Amino acid sequence: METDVLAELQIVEAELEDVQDQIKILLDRQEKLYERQSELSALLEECKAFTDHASGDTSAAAEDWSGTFEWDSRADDIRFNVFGISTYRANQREIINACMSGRDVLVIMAAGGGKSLCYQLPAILRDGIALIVSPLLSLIQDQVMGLTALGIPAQMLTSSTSKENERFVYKALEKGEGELKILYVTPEKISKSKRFMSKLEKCHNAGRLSLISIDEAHCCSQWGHDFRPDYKNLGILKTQFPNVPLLALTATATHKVQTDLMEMLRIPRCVKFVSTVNRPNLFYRVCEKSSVGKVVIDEIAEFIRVSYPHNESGIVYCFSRKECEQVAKELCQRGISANHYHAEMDAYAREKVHICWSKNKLQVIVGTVAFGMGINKPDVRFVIHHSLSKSMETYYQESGRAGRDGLPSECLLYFRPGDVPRQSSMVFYENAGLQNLYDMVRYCQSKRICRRKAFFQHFGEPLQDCNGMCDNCAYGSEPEEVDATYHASVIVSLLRDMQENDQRATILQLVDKVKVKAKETGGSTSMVSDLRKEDLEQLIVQLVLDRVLKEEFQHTAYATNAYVTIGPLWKQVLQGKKIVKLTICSRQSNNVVGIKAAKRGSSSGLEIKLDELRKELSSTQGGIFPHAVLSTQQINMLSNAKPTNIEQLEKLIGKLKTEKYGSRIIDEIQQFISSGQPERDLLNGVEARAKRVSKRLKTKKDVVCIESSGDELEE
Ligand SMILES: Nc1ncnc2c1ncn2[C@@H]1O[C@H](COP(=O)(O)OP(=O)(O)OP(=O)(O)O)[C@@H](O)[C@H]1O
Ligand SMILES: [Mg+2]
Repeated sequence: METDVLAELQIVEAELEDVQDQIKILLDRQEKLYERQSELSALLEECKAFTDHASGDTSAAAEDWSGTFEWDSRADDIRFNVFGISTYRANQREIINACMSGRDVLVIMAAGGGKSLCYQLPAILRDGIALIVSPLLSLIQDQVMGLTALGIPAQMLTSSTSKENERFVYKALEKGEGELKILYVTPEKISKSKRFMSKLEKCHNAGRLSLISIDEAHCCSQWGHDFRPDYKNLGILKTQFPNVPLLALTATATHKVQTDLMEMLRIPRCVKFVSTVNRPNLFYRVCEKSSVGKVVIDEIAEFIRVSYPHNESGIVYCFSRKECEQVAKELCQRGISANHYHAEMDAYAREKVHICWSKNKLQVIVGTVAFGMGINKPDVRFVIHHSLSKSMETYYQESGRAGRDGLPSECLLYFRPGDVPRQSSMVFYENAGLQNLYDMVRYCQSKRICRRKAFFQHFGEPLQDCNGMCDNCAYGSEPEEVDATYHASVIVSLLRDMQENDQRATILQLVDKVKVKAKETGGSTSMVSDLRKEDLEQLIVQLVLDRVLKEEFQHTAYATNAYVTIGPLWKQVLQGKKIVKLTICSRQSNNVVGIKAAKRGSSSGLEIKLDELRKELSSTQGGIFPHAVLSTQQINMLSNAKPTNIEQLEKLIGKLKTEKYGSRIIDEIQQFISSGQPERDLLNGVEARAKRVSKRLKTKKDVVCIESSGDELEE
């Protein structure tokens, strides 16, 4: 009798334990579903806001900002003859019109979309002085230098401003003396300098404050990715100067950040212009990062050498200061002109590297996240991530520094699952840090889903066509999928045993243990040895994303270590309730040049000549950057049109640049034509491209290159 009772009790207890486990799994699932529910609701709201805007429901479209305005012809004249810009980009004209009409405006426009023109042009058109708040000294210096080169009276008030210039600015503000149209300041000036604010008030009282612009406005919001405390106080500007139009501009702002900005800057009735986050000219690619020695450096060096042989600018982002120095050194040893940039260098050394790169005297900057917001170089052709970023937002920002001039550019990310714990041990204490990182990891691990789709989903925007501008859309081959359920169960049992013995393992240690177990148990577990080390790493990370495993962190005096342990869904794997599939891709695809980017082909002889000319002219024009003399787009245009007289040239690049550099440009083009190079150039171009393509087709049989070969030969 007693034994029967005992037996039943054991059964009941076992069943109860099972029920408890199931409840735990269900509660955990419920929590995740609640989280996802609120995420999706927020996303839906953002999508609605976006669609409303696109269908003309917001104030921006309800009032027609694209109609005709009295300043149209003056605006067109300045746009073309001063800025050398032949047509407006999306929303620019409308934003300018709203601002000229005296309205407050919120502008969300992708990096490189052309936000500066939206406040610089009205600043010139309106009477008086425009105040521009910008967060970084380097950004301000860059802009003032560029405007001065265009003959626009611009000044700045920062810690580096000389006493003489400061006096000039104060006189201009207070008494309207001297010529000043655009004044740049850092936010500290507004929050800390009473003297400045009182002069600004005098300027306003005399009716000379034409507009206020807050650039990089996301810095106002704690929800943005780069909050700056001094931006918090900028609300005072609208309070003090309620009738002066205020523009707030940023490249990225979720719905939450937008609402926050409108509140903080006190512009509740502003006209809002939200442009797409899509950067159609960027080709996104994730490359498998080898764990072997310096293979990744060899690959990066080879990529730069083959794809960008004419010193085209690029950035390589690294995880740490040490890695950044190491990678720069290794690239130099492989013949690439590169230098490092990180926060621990002194300001002078950093500026020197930045300027050298901006003047095209250095091809590649190898930087940490510290190489950030101040980058204004329009012709960055590639951004390579040596390891993954901590979130999708950070990656969008960093990769977005490529192709600001709108020309095809490439964004490569070298991903190795073994890099995940380096990031997770840094971000786990941040609000939603791990969740953001895991979204980034999902992006990296995905071998099927369009890379752009991930950005649209993240920023709550309706999907748009990728046009084959990411690896997953372009190469389109079905990646191999293997059933890794057995491997997953080996990993889970290993970890459970370790947990019972109070042991821990990092991802890399766990991979080794799985391999050892495979050897020890010989035939019965031989299946675990059929996955490469990299595949096992990938599997472990995938199990973390699927919550079969989880990361745990332990602090030491020097670092925080990340370990993997069993997660809420571990039993499902052991009980055979979860099928684990692993997508495997071959490392060979790493060397493929982005299809559309390859279409760009190499620079023509005339382009190279004009590039040299802009470098020479920039060095004799008070140190402005080459792209301020002629943009890469203008060089392409000139090389196609080959104008041979000043009138033709003026129609292409406007009055101001023609007056300044016209005769030298025409000389260069005429010399080029009379040297008989154009024909040679054409032949060489076609031949070289044909060779490149056939070489690629020969070496990479597994890669679809049909589209690129045809198009390249046609060019
Ligand atoms: N309508 C246009 N046509 C051609 N080029 C343009 C046009 N508008 C701006 N540009 C050029 O695009 C580049 C990027 O412009 P800008 O610096 O204003 O970008 P941004 O939107 O402020 O980007 P970021 O968020 O990175 O600061 C500049 O080289 C600028 O001259
Ligand atoms: Mg900008």
